[in-house]
Amino acid sequence: MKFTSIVTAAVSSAIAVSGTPIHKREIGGVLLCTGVNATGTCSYSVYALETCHQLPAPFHQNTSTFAPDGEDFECFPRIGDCGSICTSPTGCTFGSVDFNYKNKFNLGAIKWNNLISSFDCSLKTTTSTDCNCIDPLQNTMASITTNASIASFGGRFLKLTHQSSVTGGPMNFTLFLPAGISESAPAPLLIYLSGLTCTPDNVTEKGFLHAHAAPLKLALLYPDTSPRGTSHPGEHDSWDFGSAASFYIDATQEPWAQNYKMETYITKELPELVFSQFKQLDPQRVSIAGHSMGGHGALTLFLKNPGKYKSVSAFSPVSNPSACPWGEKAFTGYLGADKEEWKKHDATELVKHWKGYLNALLDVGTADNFYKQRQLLPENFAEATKAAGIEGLQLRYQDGYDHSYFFISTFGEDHIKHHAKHLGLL
Ligand SMILES: N[C@@H](CCC(=O)N[C@@H](CSC=O)C(=O)NCC(=O)O)C(=O)O
Repeated sequence: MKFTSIVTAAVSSAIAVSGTPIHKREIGGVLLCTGVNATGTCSYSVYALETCHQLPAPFHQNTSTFAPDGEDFECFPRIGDCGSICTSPTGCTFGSVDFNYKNKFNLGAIKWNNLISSFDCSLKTTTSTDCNCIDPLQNTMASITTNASIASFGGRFLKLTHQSSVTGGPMNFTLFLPAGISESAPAPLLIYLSGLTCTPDNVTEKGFLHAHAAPLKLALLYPDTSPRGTSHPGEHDSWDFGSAASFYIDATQEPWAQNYKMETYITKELPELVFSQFKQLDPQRVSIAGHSMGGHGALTLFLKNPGKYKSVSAFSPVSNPSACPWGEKAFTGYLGADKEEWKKHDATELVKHWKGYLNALLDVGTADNFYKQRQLLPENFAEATKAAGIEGLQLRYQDGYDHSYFFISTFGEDHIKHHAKHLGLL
């Protein structure tokens, strides 16, 4: 683990408890006691995942009860302090302690009661069928599967899947957690919406946004581009409609209205799930960005939800979908033929009603074939912004750049810094 929190809550809330342990059943909830069977001085806290927690007195090297309080995560007690280097040939943890660990109320049975100096916890890597995560919208049970945990630029990518009650099926997303963040020093979050044909992997592997976010301690959330796992007629036949082409709206036309509810998913369900389970993220400081179709998503969700996001940015955004072939096809399919309905999901229309400063950075490559084919129309968005007398739009045309990740990775640092400024990091 790369970052540290001191278990201050444990000291301040330390209480003498004996007998039956308390059961709050929250992800990250751990009961610590100096005595066996939840006796002596005890403290129950919900700890941020993927963070090293330093044990203070009286628990430092004096913990007989170490009881994770839920089936869906596990913890690793460690001999060393947070930040120390493990030199023991046999390792510095005895392994995973979870809800079902047999010695959790008596670590003396394996002689670890006088050894634990710190610990960290993470979600288990398999789905639990009886997870205790509360679904933020339905108040029903939700589950998260950790498919991979990958170190990069000092932080960590978590590739995750959960069951969405909004889209009615499994949804993948990737979270980048920089090093050095904790519940007491939570990181702001940038949501990045990818373009047509993408999964969260394209930008993760080729965008390098996290290389610039890591030193600023900015967390990144990469959602998927559509629901998966259904087979509506024609859903997988074309690359600009159906799967990986949701356009981040709530469809009103059948069969798409059954599960293509990406606007609600991105603005409500996913962030609420993430903030409820990753306490080292700050729900008060969120911004949004995207590429191409995802640029349309970022611009429209920003404009529809004043105050929800601190800033917006986009690479080669589809800026006036009602007037381009991609948008016409998607809006006809998802929303029907009524063009008045389309205006509610079109950045060039929405910006006319914006009040205040825009905090927007857009980059478009002049060698972008989709720009040349008039799929993007950033000039229409800029014109509407200007006509409405709105300030704060920075639209840059980058000479010779195309639509690809060579372009995104070149100007990614500027976008990260744009958001970092509005999120209070710079
Ligand atoms: N040849 C591309 C065509 C589609 C494409 O360029 N997709 C872009 C997004 S376009 C607008 O939303 C993209 O990001 N593709 C993924 C990638 O890794 O380049 C293709 O089939 O990907």
